[in-house]
Amino acid sequence: MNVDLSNVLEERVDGGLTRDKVAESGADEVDVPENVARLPERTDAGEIAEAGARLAERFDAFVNIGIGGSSLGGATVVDALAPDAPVYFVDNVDPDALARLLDSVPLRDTVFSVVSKSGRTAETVANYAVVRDALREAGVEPSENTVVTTGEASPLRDADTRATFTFADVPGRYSALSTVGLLPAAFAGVDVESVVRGGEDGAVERDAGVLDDAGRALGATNHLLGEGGVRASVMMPYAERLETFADWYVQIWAESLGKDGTGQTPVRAVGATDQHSLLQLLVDGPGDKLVTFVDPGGSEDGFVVEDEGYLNGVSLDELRSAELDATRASLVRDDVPNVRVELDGVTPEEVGELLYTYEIATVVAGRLAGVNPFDQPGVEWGKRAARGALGDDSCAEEREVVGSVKETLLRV
Ligand SMILES: O=P(O)(O)OC[C@H]1O[C@](O)(CO)[C@@H](O)[C@@H]1O
Repeated sequence: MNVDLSNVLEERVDGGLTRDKVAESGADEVDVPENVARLPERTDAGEIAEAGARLAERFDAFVNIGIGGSSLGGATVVDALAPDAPVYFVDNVDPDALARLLDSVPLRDTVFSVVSKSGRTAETVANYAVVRDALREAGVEPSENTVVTTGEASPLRDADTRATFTFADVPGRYSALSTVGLLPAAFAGVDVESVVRGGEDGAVERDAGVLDDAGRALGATNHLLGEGGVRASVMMPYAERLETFADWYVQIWAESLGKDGTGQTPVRAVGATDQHSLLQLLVDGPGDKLVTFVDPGGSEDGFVVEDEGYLNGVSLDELRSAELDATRASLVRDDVPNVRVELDGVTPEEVGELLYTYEIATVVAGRLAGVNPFDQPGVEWGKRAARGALGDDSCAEEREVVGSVKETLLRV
């Protein structure tokens, strides 16, 4: 994996950066806590691979029940490396969607993996309860078809399961390169040891300069451009296998950096599709965005177009590359800074390094902005308000506010 920062430089875009500014940004002094920095090293990928293989021997399908960081990392690795595997992610409260999924999987031969660091997240607890009932109705003892990954102090540790794994000691959104993100992929037969190795490849020596460390250089670049007026960060992979990575990026960027009135709005997009929706705004809108393209590199599928015109003899891969290059050029033309992350194919190592690099970039951007990239205090009130609205008197105060806002002042 390489990161091309050329199009954020002042040589390319008005208001761009200089190499010195990035190098002297202080990103090399940012202390990334060991639990995050060394997670790939500390993850026993062999053990996860075995656990996944054992489950795959017994079960025909795998359903991950978890939300946010307890889902997005796993979904990113599976969608990138085994998109056709019978692995599903229940990461919302949507009765219709859950009903359709439970109707579509062979319940008796499906393992349900409940993932929650706290063990108290309403959506996950509720979905798990519904699944337990569905298993019982199908004459299946739920504990036989359930595995749990949860924190040391979580009530889910007491759940009756066929296996309980410990949630890595990192915030959920930084847990992709641990059991949380890798068990679904291991079930799907992904080489999770290579994914973790990719993460290790992303870890550079502590005393490396900013421009020798992709994670730190990206963190510094985003922060400095933010100081220069960039208000939104668009993540636009040019491969559908990487679309879920863009969703993962939205959580880590928003939940880590959206604090104290600061933070860039992360926007997920996919190329070339969103050239036909978002691009107009990117080139002709307020000019307050940074765009990151993830170039998957060549693909094996040698589709070649037969056509009258200029497309004749062009492969789909060539068309995709030409479109990516053209879109980069059109952004430079309008002084929109953009980054290209170049993968050497969508491989386990490259996916591992991509995830790790953006974890480091997030920590560095947060520290340079003076915010804590590891907590998410802003989401707690809403959780209490929902509990209050559902009758929990310990959240009566919040319930009041919900009630006052529910009153309609203007309906059209
Ligand atoms: O793993 P848990 O504790 O169920 O939390 C799920 C998600 O909810 C959040 O706490 C936000 O509400 C995220 O940070 C986390 O990834």
